[in-house]
Amino acid sequence: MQILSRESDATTKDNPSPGRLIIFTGPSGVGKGTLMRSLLQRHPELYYSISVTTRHPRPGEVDGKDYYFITRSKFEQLVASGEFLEWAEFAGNCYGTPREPVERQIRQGKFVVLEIELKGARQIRQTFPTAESIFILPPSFEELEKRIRTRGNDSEEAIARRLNRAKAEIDAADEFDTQIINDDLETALHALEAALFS
Ligand SMILES: Nc1ncnc2c1ncn2[C@@H]1O[C@H](COP(=O)(O)OP(=O)(O)OP(=O)(O)O)[C@@H](O)[C@H]1O
Ligand SMILES: Nc1nc2c(ncn2[C@@H]2O[C@H](COP(=O)(O)O)[C@@H](O)[C@H]2O)c(=O)[nH]1
Repeated sequence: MQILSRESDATTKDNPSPGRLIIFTGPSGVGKGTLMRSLLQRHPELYYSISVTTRHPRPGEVDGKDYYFITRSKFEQLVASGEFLEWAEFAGNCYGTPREPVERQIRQGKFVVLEIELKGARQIRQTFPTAESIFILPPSFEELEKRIRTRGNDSEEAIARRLNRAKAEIDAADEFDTQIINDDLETALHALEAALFS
């Protein structure tokens, strides 16, 4: 399947502009979701892929908007039936990108964004080498820990697991086409827009 390259043959008379696939990665707590919300407000034409997870909802999270929250056994069924474009286990929970809506949006010429962790990002880059990838870095590891703690939803155990993963994820930042440091939010947002639209 070659539906993701701007140079591909996906362009047809009915679909004059082939889609783009963007992978948006970075350690937990770096501010991916915060940046993504601002980006979507400014660019409503973007299609944000809603992931499936076995994690319990945080206060304020809405099923079908933030994630599709499901049980582990249901998740395993979806894996077995090939419903995910990629999936990974992260800090004790499973996360996956539903295949069908993403492929459909790209076929329709849309600009699709996946906000996913490193293992999933690597799977997507293998499957879709033309996907564009952006890695968000924290200004420092101390600031990353502060942000995870300030968010205030995770247990000490979950925080330790996420920080532990963060080290390996930050070490992989060079694998990505673009790296952006999320220090000042507005500056990072402009850098993100420049990477995507210029
Ligand atoms: N530039 C910034 N400066 C200060 N705080 C920030 C900045 N960006 C995000 N934050 C704060 O950091 C916390 C974590 O942000 P967010 O939940 O968006 O991270 P995330 O990368 O999406 O995390 P996860 O991958 O775990 O979902 C939030 O409390 C958010 O308000
Ligand atoms: N591989 C995938 N990773 C995903 C997906 N959806 C979200 N994520 C990433 O998981 C961690 C933890 O998220 P949290 O909401 O529990 O803090 C974070 O890095 C997300 O970007 C997915 O579909 N696949």
